[in-house]
Amino acid sequence: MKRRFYLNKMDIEAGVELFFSKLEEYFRNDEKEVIDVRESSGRVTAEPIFANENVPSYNSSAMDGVAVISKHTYGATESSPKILELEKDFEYINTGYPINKPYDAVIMIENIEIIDDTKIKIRNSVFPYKDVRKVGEDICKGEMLFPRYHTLTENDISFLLMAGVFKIPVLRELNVLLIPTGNEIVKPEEKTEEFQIPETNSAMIKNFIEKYNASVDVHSILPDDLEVLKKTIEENIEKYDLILLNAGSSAGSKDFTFHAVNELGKVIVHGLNIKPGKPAILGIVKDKPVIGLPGFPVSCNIILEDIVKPLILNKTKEEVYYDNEIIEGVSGKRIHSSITEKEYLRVGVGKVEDRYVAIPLKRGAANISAVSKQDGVVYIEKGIEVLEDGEEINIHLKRSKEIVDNNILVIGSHDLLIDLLADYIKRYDKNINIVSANVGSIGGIMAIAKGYAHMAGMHLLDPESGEYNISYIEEYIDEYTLMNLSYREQGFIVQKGNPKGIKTFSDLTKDGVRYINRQKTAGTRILLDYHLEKEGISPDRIHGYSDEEYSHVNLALKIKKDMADVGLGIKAAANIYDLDFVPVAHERYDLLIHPSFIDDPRFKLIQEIIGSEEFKRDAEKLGGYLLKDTGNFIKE
Ligand SMILES: Nc1nc2c(c(=O)[nH]1)N[C@H]1C(S)=C(S)[C@@H](COP(=O)(O)OP(=O)(O)OC[C@H]3O[C@@H](n4cnc5c(N)ncnc54)[C@H](O)[C@@H]3O)O[C@H]1N2
Ligand code: MOO
Repeated sequence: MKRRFYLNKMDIEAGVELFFSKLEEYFRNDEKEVIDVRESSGRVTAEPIFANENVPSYNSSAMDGVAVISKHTYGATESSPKILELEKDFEYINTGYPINKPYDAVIMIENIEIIDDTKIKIRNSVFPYKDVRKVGEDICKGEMLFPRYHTLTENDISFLLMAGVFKIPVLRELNVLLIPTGNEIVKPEEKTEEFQIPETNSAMIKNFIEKYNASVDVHSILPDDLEVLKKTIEENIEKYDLILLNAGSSAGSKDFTFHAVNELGKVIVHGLNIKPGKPAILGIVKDKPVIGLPGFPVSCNIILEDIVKPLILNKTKEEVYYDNEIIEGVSGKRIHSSITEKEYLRVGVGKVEDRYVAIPLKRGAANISAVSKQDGVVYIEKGIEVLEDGEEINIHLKRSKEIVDNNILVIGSHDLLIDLLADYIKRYDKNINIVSANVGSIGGIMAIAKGYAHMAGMHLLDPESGEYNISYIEEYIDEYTLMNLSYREQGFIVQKGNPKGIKTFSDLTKDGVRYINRQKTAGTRILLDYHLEKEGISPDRIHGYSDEEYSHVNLALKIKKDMADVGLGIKAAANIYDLDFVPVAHERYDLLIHPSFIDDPRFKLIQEIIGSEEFKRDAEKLGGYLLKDTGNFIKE
């Protein structure tokens, strides 16, 4: 068994610098190919390109009118016009016609008076080349059109064709070989067993890389076998410019990437002080880069963005026009980070009252959903232990600012109707996205109080009054607007057929019943605690009381997977996993609206949508929703 731990872990900037310094010769070596100019959009010139033609290639009229000899017009004024004679002083021409000697200027048709078939009157003189596009005005034959390493655009193509350039030397596209490895990895369509991992990274990697001047061949999946891995690299290293291995980059007993690269060539960097992405391997075999990408998709994505992309661009010299903007904002949440690693935190972003707020998405290296949902990335530098909520940060946008400006932040207790609303909104205005985060009902109140959200969903029962939400909100906010979204049926989500026979709260204490709870700030948790107290049931008697999930859907999934027997949640979540449901109560679920959002046209749109019969019909289909007050204000 070959195990190996990381070489000295390095900061990513230092690691890239060291690796690239060993690849100087590789970067310098250009290979060219000659292609048709019409096919050259996005490609990079390999040499300076010179014009073969003058543009325009002759003196041409820029206007419809008459060609004149400028000298013959001198002296013409408003009070003493001049008469010009056809073929002696002028000729009729149109835009684009050649202007040949003795003619040297143009007068627009609007500025002449026709006297008869052969004579015109003018009241202004013109200087030489007035309204004439002179030969070579745009470009002269022999002039340099582009230097080397210019990335060509569609406009460049028409320019080149006009200048008589039809074939063009460009840098050859990079050939990349991607080798997926792992005994447990199978093609996504061929997954039959739960423990098998669908090979999804290569499709992501290929599509990522092929945005640049590179094409990717994906090798068949290799087993965890050092000799097979080495043989495959050896056979292909001459044919390709870059080999990527995925995964086997960390310290497991079957992680062979390090050994394969180091035995065939040399590993320059293994291990980076970043999170995710730590186990990346940067090596060189036969003067070509060979990179070991970490297996988890988020880690893999970071190494692609921050190492593979710059490597490709260094090699292909491509300029990337769309660079991501960096904006200033605040963190909408307190985050603990690592002091030894730079963390790449994916965030959703919205603008609340002229201030950008970044809401952290899921943080694990395997949570690809965060990459799909991200509006931007916040780098928490090494050495920073805590990012406070409200702290000023730079947000590196991954979507355009226009899109982010339109985002609606809905933070608090999540509900499936928020997802339904998100879909409805897109039908009315494709540029509006709902960015939602589940921080529980109390978290939602705090988010509105601090200006971190446009709306917050909540369902907080006040055990004393039996009322919902208001007493909690008034602890933090004096003036507020609260609108009802629905009444939801809360109950026990249980396995199909309710094998443990759960009907009441006291049933939760029965032997062999495993409960799954919600987090402390969740309204459902408060509902549970309310009933336990009312019935005099001590939480210690419930097995699993301290196991928490962060959403109704995750809670239902735990029950589906037989990791628990029962949890309190909404009927719609039980329906998703075809579980049984024992109703307990109807609870009121309201939306608290940030004051700056009330007059926003996007809020008007939301009111219109949730008030519509169509929306209510679709909501009812989810199950367990009462919509009698939907859209009504509880407090304005
Ligand atoms: N003892 C230690 N264990 C681990 C460490 C460590 O420092 N010490 N680092 C962890 C970190 S951080 C990461 S990231 C992972 C990376 O591991 P590998 O690059 O060796 O990847 P594998 O173990 O082969 O696979 C892990 C995981 O990645 C997914 N995967 C892999 N290939 C694909 C693919 N082609 N398509 C989709 N997904 C793929 C899959 O979920 C694998 O289970 O190591 C930690 N361990
Ligand atoms: O570096 Mo790993 O990519 O954090 O999970």
